[in-house]
Parts: sequence; C-alpha cells; structure tokens
Amino acid sequence: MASFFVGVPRFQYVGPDFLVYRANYFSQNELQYRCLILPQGFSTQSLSFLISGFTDVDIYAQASTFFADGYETSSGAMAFGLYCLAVNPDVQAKVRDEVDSVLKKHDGQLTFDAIQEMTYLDMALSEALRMYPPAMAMIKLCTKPFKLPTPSGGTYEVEVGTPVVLPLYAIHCDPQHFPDPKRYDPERFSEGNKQSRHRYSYLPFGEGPRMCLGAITVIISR
Ligand code: HEM
Repeated sequence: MASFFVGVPRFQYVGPDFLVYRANYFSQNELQYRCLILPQGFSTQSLSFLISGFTDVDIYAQASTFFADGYETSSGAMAFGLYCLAVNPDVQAKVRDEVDSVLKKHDGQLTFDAIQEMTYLDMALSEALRMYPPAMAMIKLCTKPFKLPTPSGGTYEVEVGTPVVLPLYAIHCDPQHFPDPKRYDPERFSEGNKQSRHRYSYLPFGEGPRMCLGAITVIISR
C-alpha cells in the first residue's frame, strides 16, 4: 500500500514536505500533539513505542488512505442522503418530526444518546446508502482456495492470488434481497426487515476484518 501511494504523483509531492512540517511542529508542541492523537495517560515513551518500526512512507500512506477513504465517501453519502430527502418530501417530514421530538426530549442537545433515538433518520440514511453506496465495489485478493457456489448449483474454484470483485451496487439492487430496488423506501431498514435479509446483502461499509474503519464515526455523525 505504501508503495502505491508513493507512486501517486500528488501524494509523492505533498507527503514528504508534510511529514517534515508536522515533525517540526510536534516537537515544539508535543503536548498538543499528544492531545490530538493519543488517549489521556499515554506517555512520550509509549508514543515512541507506537511509532517505532514505521517508516515515514508507512505513516504518510496511512494518513493519505484515511483522507482518501474518509473524505469522498462521506461527502457522497451526505449529498445522496440529502438528495433522497429532497425528492421524497414525505420521508423528509417524518425525519424532521423525529429530530424535533427527540431534541425536545434532550433539551435541544444533539448528544450521542439523542442520535441513538433517531431510528427513522437512521433508516432513511441507510436506504440512501443502499441506493447510492459511495464505494460501488470492493476488490479483494483470494488468500485461501475457495469453492464458490454457482447459481446453477455447481462450484467454481477460486485459486489463491485471484482478484475478486464484490459488486456492492449490484448486490444492493438485487430484487431478490430488495424488491423494487429503484424505489426509495426507508422501511426496508425497520428492525424486522433487517433481520429477515441475508447478512451480506447490505454492505455499504464492507464486512470482516478489513471493514471500513470509519463506519462507527459515520453512523454517529449522521
Ligand atoms: C459514508 C461514509 C463511508 C463509506 C460508505 C465507507 C465505505 C468503505 C468501504 C466499502 C470500505 C472497504 C471495506 C472492505 O474492503 O471490506 C472502506 C474502507 C475504509 N474506510 Fe471507509 N467509508 C466511509 C467513511 C470513512 C471515514 C469517515 C473514514 C475515516 C475516518 C474511513 C476510513 C476507511 C479506512 C481507513 C478503510 C480501509 C480499511 C482497511 O483496509 O483495513 N471511511 N470504507
């Protein structure tokens, strides 16, 4: 991954300068640095332990992937979420009523607990992520031999080293899982409907050990 980002001209240009700038900045403002990235109680010693073994390239590859993975996806999700509400005024009114009544109960404070209670908002945005998943597909590399069941009842042997594309958008639009898939319908994400579907029929954040690291942040902030 690091070599990939080094190969991207823009990051190659910005990356090293950025690291030098941050390194100088942090040595003068160590306290601020620790507050930004480390939980309370971490010492400078544990900081050097954390970063030992990583090269500059490793660090800026991680920083740039956070930027690339977190920025465009979130802005796309927000844009399409708002679009869905704009063209479905009935859903928009229901979302607004829910937000108003939950905020009233929480003295107008948009806290974590208040957001947890906005279940219809969650359904409305989940449906927008179904119809317009910012990551349209994921590409994985097969690391163990696998027999993939085929629709005709046979199996297809996937060999180690084979790139495998998981077409998220196509899965989200499969009428077998989501009847009338082009229709925007937040009710698809009621607790009952969610439970009755295949676990992997809805994957806007991927699944498994490489699942989106920002998923929880996104769910809270929406
Ligand atoms: C609506 C917003 C977002 C969507 C739809 C989204 C979607 C995804 C998807 C589909 C993947 C691939 C998962 C896989 O391969 O199994 C992914 C990976 C990732 N996402 Fe997000 N993402 C979003 C926001 C964010 C944010 C805000 C951050 C950072 C704060 C972030 C950080 C990452 C990282 C670091 C990975 C790579 C994880 C790994 O390879 O181990 N994402 N995201």
